[in-house]
Amino acid sequence: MTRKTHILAIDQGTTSTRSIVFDSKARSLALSRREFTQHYPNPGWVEHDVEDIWRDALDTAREAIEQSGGVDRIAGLGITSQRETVVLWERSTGKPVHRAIVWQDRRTAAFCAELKRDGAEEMVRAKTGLLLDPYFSASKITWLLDNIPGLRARAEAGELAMGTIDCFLLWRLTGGKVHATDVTNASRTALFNIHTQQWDHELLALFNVPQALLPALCDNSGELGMTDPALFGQSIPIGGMAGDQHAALVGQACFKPGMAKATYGTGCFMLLNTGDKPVTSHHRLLTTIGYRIGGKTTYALEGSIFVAGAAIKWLRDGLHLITHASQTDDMATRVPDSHGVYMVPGFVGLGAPHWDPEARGLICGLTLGSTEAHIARAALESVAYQTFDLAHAMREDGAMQAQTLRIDGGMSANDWFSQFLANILDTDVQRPVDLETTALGAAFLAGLATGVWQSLEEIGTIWEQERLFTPDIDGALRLTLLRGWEDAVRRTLTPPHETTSVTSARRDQAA
Ligand SMILES: Nc1ncnc2c1ncn2[C@@H]1O[C@H](COP(=O)(O)OP(=O)(O)O)[C@@H](O)[C@H]1O
Ligand SMILES: O=P(O)(O)OC[C@H](O)CO
Repeated sequence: MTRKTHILAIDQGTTSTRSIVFDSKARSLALSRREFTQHYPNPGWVEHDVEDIWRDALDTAREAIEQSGGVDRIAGLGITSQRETVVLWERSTGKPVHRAIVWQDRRTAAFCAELKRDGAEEMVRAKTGLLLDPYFSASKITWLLDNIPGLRARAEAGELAMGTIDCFLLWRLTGGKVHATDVTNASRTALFNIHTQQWDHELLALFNVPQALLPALCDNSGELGMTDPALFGQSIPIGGMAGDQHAALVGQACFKPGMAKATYGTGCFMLLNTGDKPVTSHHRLLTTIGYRIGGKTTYALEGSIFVAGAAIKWLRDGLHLITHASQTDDMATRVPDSHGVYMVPGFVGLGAPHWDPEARGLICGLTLGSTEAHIARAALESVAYQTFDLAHAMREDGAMQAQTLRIDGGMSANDWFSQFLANILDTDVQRPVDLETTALGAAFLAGLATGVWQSLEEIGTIWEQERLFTPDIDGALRLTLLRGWEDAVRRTLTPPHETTSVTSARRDQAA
């Protein structure tokens, strides 16, 4: 009999779906990837057709299995996905009742503001570690139940199931047998209490979400279900599941308190391992579950930036300045600086640390000397500046002592960006050999459950650095650049907001 030592990971991201097969040395044997259509039915709205997502998940998984030597070698499957995005489907048919409302969607901004005015934010923050913002799943579920005729009654009658993308994929992969989500994805819904690790009745009442909709809760690694044998020719044990950013924390082997990673995909999400205690931020960062294995929880502090690679995608698809994202590397190198141009990519509002859902993007400092290279460079720089604001907030919270940051995701392939990031953070930036860290993390979780790897310690020894970027910038220039960024952010925020990055004086002191 063929020894089963390969692990399949399905990584369902905001703009693309990938399936990768890894061997027991965590080497990628086969990768299949598809970009899918984004739907923008109204300004600030973002939707996904979940049948597109299911088709791509299945097709890419089948291709990767085929290219890696067949299903006989596959020991287990790990699922990871974009978080917060909400799907409602019929339990009897498995059919979605609406397109998924995506994490970037701002349609519930007014509802969240109303809840905030009613004084609900403190309770939400204390129980969930999150804020009252349209980013999280709960208000999106409320919107669907209140705006699509008949849905609330059907939900209350137990006819419908709710899930984030991980949960929907698990349901479909098991042929409708398992309705469950893992605790990391649950921790992003604003309905899950991160302290009791259960769905919370007070939160369900606040958002008016019927309990009958909710999935069961599970660890990130374990016996989560078996795939329907009709899908891949034989059943595969599903051994791992996690939100993509949490999977990346595992894929980057950030297993010790103080270790941090930032994943640069559509958005950028920086997670810092805080160990077995949840840390409450005083700078509007999120407290979240890092991972839970064998019932033991590791917490993380998270800074969420809504637009990172999406700004580069906009240069390509919106402005037609480039035809491929990687061109920005050369363009940024071509000019000595951004010529005073700043971009604040608030296309879908601003996330941490500002949390301003009504803010919109801005390019400032334009002169007749500004060129497309300056704009491309400003777009890359904006992602580094936003990361600085997160790292700074983590330091102010006393949580980040580490002098290195591990990076991954599509945008981290950009050498110029990675060096500028190290310069602006004044921190060493480590890039691993495999930038598909999210999928690797899901594979690690599945491999732990199926005996391919024995422990997190063993996984830690597999992580391998490809390149180290060390800071190489004049200190005074760095501070001037940061002041320019702070000024640009101030212009972007909607009135009564103030920049929540500390004042220049305090930051100069800290920097
Ligand atoms: N070389 C590059 N330089 C800058 N941005 C890049 C580069 N390659 C990819 N990107 C950006 O990274 C994003 C894709 O990363 P990926 O990790 O696949 O995202 P997601 O998981 O959110 O779909 C796109 O938004 C793209 O614009
Ligand atoms: O698709 P990504 O990689 O940008 O990640 C999306 C996040 O999970 C949203 O919270």
